[in-house]
Amino acid sequence: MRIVADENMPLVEEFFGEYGEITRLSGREMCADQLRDADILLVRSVTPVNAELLEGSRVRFVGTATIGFDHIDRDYLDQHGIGFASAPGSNAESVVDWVLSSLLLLDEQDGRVFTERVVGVVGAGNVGGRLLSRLRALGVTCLVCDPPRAEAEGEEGFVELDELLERADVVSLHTPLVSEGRHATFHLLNEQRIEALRSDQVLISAGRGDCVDSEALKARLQRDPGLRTVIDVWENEPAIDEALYRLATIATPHVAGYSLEGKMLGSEMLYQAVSRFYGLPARRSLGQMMPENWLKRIALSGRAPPMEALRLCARSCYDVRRDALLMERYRRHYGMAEGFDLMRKEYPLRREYSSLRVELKRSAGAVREMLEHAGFSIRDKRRK
Ligand SMILES: NC(=O)c1ccc[n+]([C@@H]2O[C@H](COP(=O)([O-])OP(=O)(O)OC[C@H]3O[C@@H](n4cnc5c(N)ncnc54)[C@H](O)[C@@H]3O)[C@@H](O)[C@H]2O)c1
Ligand SMILES: O=C(O)[C@H](O)[C@H](O)COP(=O)(O)O
Repeated sequence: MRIVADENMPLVEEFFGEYGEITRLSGREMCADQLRDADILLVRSVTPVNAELLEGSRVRFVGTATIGFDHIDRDYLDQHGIGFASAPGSNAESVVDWVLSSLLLLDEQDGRVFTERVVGVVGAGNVGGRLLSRLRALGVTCLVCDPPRAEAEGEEGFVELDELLERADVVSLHTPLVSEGRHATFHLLNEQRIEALRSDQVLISAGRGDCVDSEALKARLQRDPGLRTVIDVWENEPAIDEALYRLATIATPHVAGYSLEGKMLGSEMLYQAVSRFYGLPARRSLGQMMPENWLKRIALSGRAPPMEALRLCARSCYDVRRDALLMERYRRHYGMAEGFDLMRKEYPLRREYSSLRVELKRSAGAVREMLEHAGFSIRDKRRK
């Protein structure tokens, strides 16, 4: 079999090597001519997979190693009997780490503690749901807006979007991009909703760029820089609006989900899907390939103040500041569009909170609880 895969997907050779011959291509530049004799196509979010790309090819299976699949024309695949898989949940924990790191950075900027803010989560699926679990375990008051879930599960525990936007101190967007239908999310945050936000609120955007009307957001921030924004996903990536980029409080180039764990798991999920589709054995597993975090452990005394300990562990493992500073460096050297993509291609190693072992005595009640709830792996401190 001939397998064509995005050059930015890890472990393709390790997983798929025994299934066939692998060709690596730039995801943004992939075109129909390069797919003529391909059987399997493995992409990430930057490749629109549609009639234009697939017409005339013999591709029988398409996989995207991402959670979002708004770049895939599912109807076309169904109509042509082409198998499909995405990687649901693969990098969800990574996005949650990114949100927590952003909240901790905002705390530093304004001398508050995020656990005292009301956080509104819009879209409570794999990402939003895990964010809610960690925040609630940390004692944060949360509001949830997810109309499809509210319809299926009953209204209790859910609020309307406009109520959430009014009551939350922090609004965190985690919806998929859906262009049509009753629950469409294209410009879910439209001009009217953006105008209605209070200057003391924080808007976090980590779903898809098109869920927010960026022209309206830019106009609002130009008029009122008080409103703070944490933006990972943008309209028109990679050629994003530089003025909006400059107005954002924290800006990263669509890397919230870029932990090593998240990217590798995406590849493994596609490997398993291909194995099921073709009835081939899946002999490899991620466990064999996932390296240990080079920061093996942090040992803390039970006297560590819980919030200080959380800041220390979070910064040691992943600090969103690194990515915001790096993005600015890439922009200055290469310009926005090229810098945006190059940083994603060369993205430095990042591990999830769960990969960091924190050693604490069993009796270290409050600090132990806080770190565990934030997502770190807690181990009992050994006696000397
Ligand atoms: N920034 C990143 O790096 C990154 C990483 C992973 C995923 N994402 C994006 O985040 C999206 C969500 O990921 P997920 O894993 O939670 O997906 P998911 O499918 O598990 O959950 C999405 C949730 O959004 C809800 N939803 C749908 N329409 C809605 C609406 N109009 N209003 C409110 N809620 C609505 C759904 O009911 C569902 O519960 C993905 O589709 C992807 O586009 C971004
Ligand atoms: O949907 C997803 O999983 C994320 O947005 C993912 O991190 C996108 O990464 P990309 O495919 O653009 O490399």
